Amino acid sequence: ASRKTVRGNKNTDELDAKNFLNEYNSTAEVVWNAYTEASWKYNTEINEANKQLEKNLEMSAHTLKYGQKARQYDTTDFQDGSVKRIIKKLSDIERAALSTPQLEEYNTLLSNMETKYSVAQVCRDNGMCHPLDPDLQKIMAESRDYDELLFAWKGWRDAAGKVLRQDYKRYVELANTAAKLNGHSDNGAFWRSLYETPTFEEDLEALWKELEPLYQNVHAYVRRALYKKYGSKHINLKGPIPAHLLGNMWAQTWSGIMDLAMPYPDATQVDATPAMVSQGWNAVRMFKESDNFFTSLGLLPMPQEFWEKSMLEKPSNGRQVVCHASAWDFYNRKDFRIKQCTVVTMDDLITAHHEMGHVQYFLQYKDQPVSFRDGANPGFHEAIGDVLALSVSTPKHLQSIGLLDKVENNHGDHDDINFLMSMALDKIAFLPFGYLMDQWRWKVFDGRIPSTEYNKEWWNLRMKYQGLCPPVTRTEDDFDPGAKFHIPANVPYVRYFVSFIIQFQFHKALCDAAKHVGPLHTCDIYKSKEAGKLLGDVMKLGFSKPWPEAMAMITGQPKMSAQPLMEYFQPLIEWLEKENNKNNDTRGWPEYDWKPNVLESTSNTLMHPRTLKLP
Ligand SMILES: CC(=O)N[C@@H](CC(=O)O)C(=O)NC[C@H](CC1(C(=O)N[C@@H](Cc2ccc(O)cc2)C(=O)O)CCCC1)C(=O)O
Ligand SMILES: [Zn+2]
Repeated sequence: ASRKTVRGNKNTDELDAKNFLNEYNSTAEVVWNAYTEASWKYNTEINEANKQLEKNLEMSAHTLKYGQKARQYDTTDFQDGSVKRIIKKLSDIERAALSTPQLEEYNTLLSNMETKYSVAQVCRDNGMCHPLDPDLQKIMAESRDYDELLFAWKGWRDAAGKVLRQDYKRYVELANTAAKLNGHSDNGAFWRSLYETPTFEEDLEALWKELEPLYQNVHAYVRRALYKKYGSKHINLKGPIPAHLLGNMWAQTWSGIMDLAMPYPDATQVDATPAMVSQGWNAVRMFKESDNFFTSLGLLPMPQEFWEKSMLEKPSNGRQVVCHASAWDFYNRKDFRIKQCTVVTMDDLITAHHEMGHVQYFLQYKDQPVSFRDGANPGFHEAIGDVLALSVSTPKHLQSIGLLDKVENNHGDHDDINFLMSMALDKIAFLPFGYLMDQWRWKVFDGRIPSTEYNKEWWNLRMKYQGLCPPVTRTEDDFDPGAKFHIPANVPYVRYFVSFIIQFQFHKALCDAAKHVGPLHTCDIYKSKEAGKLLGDVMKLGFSKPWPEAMAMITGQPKMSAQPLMEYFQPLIEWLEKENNKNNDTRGWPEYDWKPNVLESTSNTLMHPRTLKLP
């Protein structure tokens, strides 16, 4: 055995550490692969007798064993930066720090919460029941009936949110216990530590303050459009918007109501869905289209195993699956899959690109040590697919693949404004939601939000950032945060806020590399090998370098910046200012205590005294 040099009681032998890391890496691949296979099996066939819990315990035992050994090293004088970085990462053993009974309870809670969410459904008086995917999502996007929307919105929160409150409360306690055992003040502090940025919260707040005026202009414009549709009984032009009218179950993206918000209805359409349906597109066709875009940039094609083992459609035999889309790395450098209950819509074509972005990252960093098979930060992993989708979404690109009619550009800037509005209804509308989700959780984890105020504080944040109000009275019998997948699924969310900022920085840099000329929002990097190389080189790094270095490799500077996003939307920013001024519309929601008038609604389900909670 090599001579052990010790300082204090720690091991400072770098060669010893390298051998230790080789052993860790090869054993980790086996254990993580086993867990991922068990998790995949559960997600694609929900049943009680799943091996997920058993394999997670084995994985945690491995993390504990090697984490404790990693903590024995003093890497101060080590020469190899990667060895130092991996030893540091291994030393945080997350849930493996819990005692076995605590760990079993924690994993059981997580599994139960995800199962309850995934099997929840809403039933009508006539006995017909609706799952979230695709039924309730379809109602929320397509129905223009105030009461039908309310049925789906309230029903989902009763079926999926309410039932999770007690599980969630106990999960918070155990998550905090594990975080504290790893030296963090609470679980939120652990989540933020993954960004390795001391000023992370200040940086996020500065980005939000810079973008808030743009959001308020979009909010005012959409409120006006909803006022036209639903009238003054349901919309107050100086108040918050009822949360069930925005075309999405969580009002996180608003492209579902593009028909109500279209600035120039007679200019170019921007939705490719009709063409996809009439041309008989299916799920595989959608993913092949995405694969084609990635390879056009010189990036890697999906391996054959991906096409054989992915689940790209909801099983038709009624088998219960977790429909929420996801991308999977099996940690054996060959097996990568996507699970998506794909429907043939433009929205799902974009989601397919998002998930393929994750798999492209998996492929690019597959030869890194397992500890580095992660995004430069979680936001990077979320941004890759969306960057390519920014090009795919352009009318020019959609026309080039036959999904939008070729119309001579006879409407001039009206086409641009229609397109930018459709992009803003997703990208700008999302920002406050992407920001508030973990603001709520960080406060729950650090105790600023006690369980007795979970729902009140949730709606305070929904009002403060999104300018929304609940369409019916909410109480602490409800648990509305639980009705959003990432909360019961224990998936952090600020990564998406970061992604929606940096994806425009990446887009601008790649468009420059592709020698794009003209406004940023018209750029399509399709077939640009230079753009592909910029992105590919950063993805190959995985988590091996701090993310500011990766940011600088793409954009030439190390910081997050809202400037490229503002540049992209500049024509719409000017148009909205004029339009909202013309309508003399209030920005913001000063009449914040206004409530939509429920008594006016004609719906039988809500009018029945048993279910109507009078304020
Ligand atoms: C094994 C595993 O879990 N893997 C991770 C990936 C990884 O970490 O490697 C994973 O697949 N996570 C699932 C999650 C799915 C989606 C999502 O949840 N999106 C957010 C926010 C959003 C909204 C609009 C948008 O355009 C982009 C994002 C939401 O819908 O609220 C659903 C639709 C899109 C992405 C994802 O892919 O991020
Ligand atoms: Zn993602």
